[in-house]
Amino acid sequence: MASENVLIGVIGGSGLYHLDNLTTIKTVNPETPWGYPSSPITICALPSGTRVAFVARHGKHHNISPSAVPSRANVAALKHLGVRAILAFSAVGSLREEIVPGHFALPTQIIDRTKGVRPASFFEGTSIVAHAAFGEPFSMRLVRWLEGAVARALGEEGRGVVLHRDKCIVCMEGPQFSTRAESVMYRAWGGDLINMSVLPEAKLAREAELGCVASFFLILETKLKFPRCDRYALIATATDYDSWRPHSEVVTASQVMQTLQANANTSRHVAAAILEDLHITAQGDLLSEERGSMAFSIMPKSADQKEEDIEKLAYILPEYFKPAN
Ligand SMILES: CSC[C@H]1O[C@H](OP(=O)(O)O)[C@H](O)[C@@H]1O
Ligand SMILES: Nc1ncnc2[nH]cnc12
Repeated sequence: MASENVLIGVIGGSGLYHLDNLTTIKTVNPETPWGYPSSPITICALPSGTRVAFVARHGKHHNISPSAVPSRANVAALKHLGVRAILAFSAVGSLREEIVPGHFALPTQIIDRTKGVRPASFFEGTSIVAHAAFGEPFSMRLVRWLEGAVARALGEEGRGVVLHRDKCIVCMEGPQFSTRAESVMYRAWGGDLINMSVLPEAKLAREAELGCVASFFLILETKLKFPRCDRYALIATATDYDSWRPHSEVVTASQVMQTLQANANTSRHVAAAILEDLHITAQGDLLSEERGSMAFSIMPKSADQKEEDIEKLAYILPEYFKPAN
């Protein structure tokens, strides 16, 4: 019998508001210490019975703009459900000729162009300070695993969708698109893709450290072997060429919409094709060896840390925060 544990969370972006190619088991809408998620979370079953959790980043009817997405609630709710890895989908602009709208990409780096208006840490506003490592913003072991799995799924689909690797994504504030000058500048900076969503989602996934700590020795050993410790990866689905091409029109929402539906269908196919293996992988080595990333990121316990903050953080990090009662 398939396990009822939900180990993988999927965040759907623009165009990907449901995984209706899977069987819906139930919907939950947990209130977290950071409020409610963007949409009720759908628990879906794969043909084997394996369960995954799905949340629509902008709401089921796309009512939440990128700056207002409750990313802390989304990540916290998934973590609290027992999720160990988050697979996020995003519609992105392409800053490179060879990344043609309709292509998919797995970014490995991020340039932050958000404007500080989004709550970007679970520790914000609390009496507890933590500095998570973010030099490698995605889980590299998960990304490397996905490179094979997603390429196979795209090949099986047979639409000829190309997968690009090792790309750098710029995350801008929005909701308006970039100017031509900004788009050209991002290319000069080394940006390959652009969206409005990967931050703070990736930072929060890192802070939520989807795993538990068995012993100090294990943490130490794990840190030495695998300094990159979250389990979050983004499948970027290109919809447009942004605004850098001198002789082309600038990007508009209607241009994005033209590619969105086909990309969403392919995303659903990819999800259905890889989630079973990802679930199995989440039970084993690939993800469990990355435990403990926040162990040395949180400043030592002190009398100045408020009980209410400890209680709040225990929702996502029960390994480190134990309320007094
Ligand atoms: C609809 S165009 C801009 C919008 O699309 C992307 O959303 P998501 O990342 O959730 O797929 C982009 O980040 C913007 O929010
Ligand atoms: N050109 C673009 N800029 C920012 N976010 C996007 N999402 C899709 N296309 C985009």
